[in-house]
Amino acid sequence: MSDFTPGQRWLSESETELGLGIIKELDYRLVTVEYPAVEEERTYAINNAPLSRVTFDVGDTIRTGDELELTVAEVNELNGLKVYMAHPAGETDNVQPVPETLLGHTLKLNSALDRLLSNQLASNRWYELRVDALNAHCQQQQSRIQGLRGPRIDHIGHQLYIADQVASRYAPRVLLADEVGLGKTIEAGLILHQQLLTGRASRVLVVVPSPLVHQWFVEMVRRFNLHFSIFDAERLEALQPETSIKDMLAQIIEEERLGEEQGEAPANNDNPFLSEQLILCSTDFLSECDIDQLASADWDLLVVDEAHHLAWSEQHPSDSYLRVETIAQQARGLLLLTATPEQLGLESHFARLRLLDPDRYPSLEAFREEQSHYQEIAQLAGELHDQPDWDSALVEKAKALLPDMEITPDARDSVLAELLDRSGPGRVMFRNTRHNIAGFPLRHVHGSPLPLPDEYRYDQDEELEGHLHPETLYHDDRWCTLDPRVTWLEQFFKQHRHDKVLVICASRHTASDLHAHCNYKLGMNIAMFHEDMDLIERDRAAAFFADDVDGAQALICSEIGSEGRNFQFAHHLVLLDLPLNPDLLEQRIGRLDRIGQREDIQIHVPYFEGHAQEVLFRWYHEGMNAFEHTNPAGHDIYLRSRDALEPLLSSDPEYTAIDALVADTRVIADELQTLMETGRDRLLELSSCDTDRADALRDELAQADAQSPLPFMQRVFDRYGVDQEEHSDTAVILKPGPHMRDAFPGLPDEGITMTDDRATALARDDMQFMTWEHPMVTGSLEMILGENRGKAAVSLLKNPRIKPGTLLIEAIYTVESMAPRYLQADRFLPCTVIRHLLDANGKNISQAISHEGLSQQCHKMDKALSRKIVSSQKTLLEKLLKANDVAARKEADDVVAAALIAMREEQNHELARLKALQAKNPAVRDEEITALEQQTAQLEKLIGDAQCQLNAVRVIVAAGE
Ligand SMILES: Nc1ncnc2c1ncn2[C@@H]1O[C@H](COP(=O)(O)OP(=O)(O)OP(=O)(O)O)[C@@H](O)[C@H]1O
Repeated sequence: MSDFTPGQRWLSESETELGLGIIKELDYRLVTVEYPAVEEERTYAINNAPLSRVTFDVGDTIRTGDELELTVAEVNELNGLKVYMAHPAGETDNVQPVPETLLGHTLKLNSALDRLLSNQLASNRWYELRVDALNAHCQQQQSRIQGLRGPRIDHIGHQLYIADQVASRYAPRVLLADEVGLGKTIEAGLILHQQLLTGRASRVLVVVPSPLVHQWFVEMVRRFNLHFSIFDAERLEALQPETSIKDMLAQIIEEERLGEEQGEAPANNDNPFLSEQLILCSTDFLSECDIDQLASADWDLLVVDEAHHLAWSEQHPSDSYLRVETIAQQARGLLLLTATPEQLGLESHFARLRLLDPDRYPSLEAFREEQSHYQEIAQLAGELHDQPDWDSALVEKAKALLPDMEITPDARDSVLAELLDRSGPGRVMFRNTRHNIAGFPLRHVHGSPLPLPDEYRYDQDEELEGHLHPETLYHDDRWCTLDPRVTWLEQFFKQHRHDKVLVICASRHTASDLHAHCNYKLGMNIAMFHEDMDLIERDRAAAFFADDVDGAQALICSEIGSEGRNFQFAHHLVLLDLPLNPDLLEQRIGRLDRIGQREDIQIHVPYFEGHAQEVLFRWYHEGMNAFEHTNPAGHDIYLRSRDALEPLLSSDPEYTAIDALVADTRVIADELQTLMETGRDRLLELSSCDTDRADALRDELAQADAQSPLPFMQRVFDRYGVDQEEHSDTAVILKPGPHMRDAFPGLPDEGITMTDDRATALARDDMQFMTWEHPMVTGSLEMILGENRGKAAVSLLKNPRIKPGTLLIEAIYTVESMAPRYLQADRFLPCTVIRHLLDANGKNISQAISHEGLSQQCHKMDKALSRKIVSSQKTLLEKLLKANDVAARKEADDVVAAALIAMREEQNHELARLKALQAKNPAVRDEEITALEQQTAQLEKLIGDAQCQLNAVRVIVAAGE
């Protein structure tokens, strides 16, 4: 197809919602089309652009950019562009030229009627496939659980709740802070999946620590069908255009010219980060790349995993924090993931919250102050949540904090949500703990006291590091032969020959010496994992450990192995030393204590008697019970007992002093535990999961699972020539068939095995999980709806009770708004189907006969006869359908009115929140409020202008038996 000319009007066959496009640019290979209605552009390969030329004939009605409706009287052509001579209806003298470039950008797509009246008829089956596809498409858009059904995951309540709360938000900005191993990656994946599927986001940047890049990549493909491109220095280098000196000079001259003309530098169209929509990179890459270039790549969502590394203080914000901040300020949405938000202290925690919602968190001082009131707020929120009726004292208390709200138990959910948002950690942070989620395995700790070798008796002045990890003072691996922990480990491996064992120690030297010792001196089969290994080596080591046939019995890793990785197939954990930071201890245990762990977890700690290691062991175990239970107050306990703890770590500790430390720590732990239960944690618990809502979501999803797309897809496969072969009761093998003309979405040449059963999909990674959200299914829907086939048909009705010759018309309309994607108007007005079934008098009898019931009785009609019927009834059909347009539009108006109400409610709610925050916090700028008001006005206009179009039409003629 090479007959494009700039200025011509074309329509995207697969994305008709973009409106009427205008050819903007052409080269020998590509054509760029601008869609002014939605402020978007698309570039297609010329030879297979999915575009249809839009032209009008004499007698057609056209609409100009300034909303004039004119009737075409004559069509001329000038340099490949149409010029319509047209006049207002009834004013034939008032003819004016309308070049096609001046046509309006939204197009009334009445082509179903055109196709019917011009006898471009499809078979009954194509029509039914189209209508079913349309219904499925609209049901998807209207579903409350859209985006949650497709992922290959178990339905776990707290994850679904968070995804449901966050995913439907406009440009979500949240901290996912569930305790270690409760599924933050899965929650982030669910949110991304939902945002991408609904078109709320299309450009996503994910930043994770280097060791987790591969795991994230695999998890996103396997569970969510999201294919990220991994960016590293090498890839970036390969993307840089090769520039000759001549080109560079030409570029400099051009830049100077433009700079002089416009007083500013030209836009950078060569940003390599714009080459992909979904990019995954490591934090190492982030620290060395051109951060301004990365930040300017128009991200809809930025995701940062293990965000506790982003250290910040007023005087010394870390480089990694500043780099993330640069991107986060330009990206529309932001997801920060950390299990230990306060690992680097309250200041850094505050700084991350401020990145998420600067209005809500204006200053560290205010944040500290707010924290000190959490207990009162928690008590109030608890009463509002727990008490069925609210007495006047309770209402008064709530009113004082929410003066602009009506406080009644009927509005319990919104009152609580507002309270948590404005005065608690609110909707910015979600944190679920094992405390509020059932079904986690027990954890048992086994301490093994060992004698301290004389070689490790260092003098008092040695650095703390030397006391905690005495082996690190050796420059080689000689320590392995004298350290009783090594002998202990050797015995342990022998006793647990058939178990997988994860060994964690602080230093990479300890890990690699120990690995060499076990493998080469003792002849064992052990894998190793530390930060000096490259990514591929690390992934290989993790896979070698995971392999339960020929794999390693144990994996020895340095601290880096304790972050993010999934080792829940093992249930023995050996801690060769203990970290000083309770959050790190929890991270270590979290490798095994994760969703999917089926056994009780056995934690083994060999330590030296009468040594810093014993102090730490007892402090953790007896002081705060941190091995057997997650201790959410760990960091605060550390801060409060640090002064008593640290002196004992650097000298030969007295047992009486250790006993006193343990007893004091226990008092602090109990006190903090109570405070948390009644304070912040209670608030977080209330905002992080509502079990009723979570249960309802699980039920809805279970019902959705029962509505398999397979029967529909089997008809699609038949129509498009895809071969199907039964694999088993729950799976099918699909291959391109010999008669397939074009590529089928998501079907590789070698074929694919798909199951529509969730349990099978979870157990069988080699199969694809077919749901209504799978790319093959959504691609098929797009393909069917993008085609003209099936828009108009004639069929024979076989029903003895209906008089032969009776004529019916089934008219399927859709109501949709054409709005730029960033406004996300479909949150309020999803695509909606209106079905009318007309008799020959134009009476709508759709309530009496459903589409499905009718379809069962409708049969193929011979093509020649179909054409004859249309030709002979053309006037009647046109009259009935045009008259019915009014009735359909009236129904559409009701749909639009409901959408407007929902939109106003949501936007006003957001406005009220912003204004209430502004009253407390002058950092909320007036411009933000104005921007929101403008957005509301835009939505009001675009939803109000939603179009009701005839999308498919079937003429039905009764034939008796
Ligand atoms: N809904 C689910 N269905 C199936 N597997 C799940 C589900 N949720 C979590 N998992 C599995 O549980 C493990 C922990 O999940 P995930 O990695 O998302 O946790 P996390 O909170 O990010 O952990 P960490 O704090 O260590 O980073 C992973 O192996 C994940 O695949």
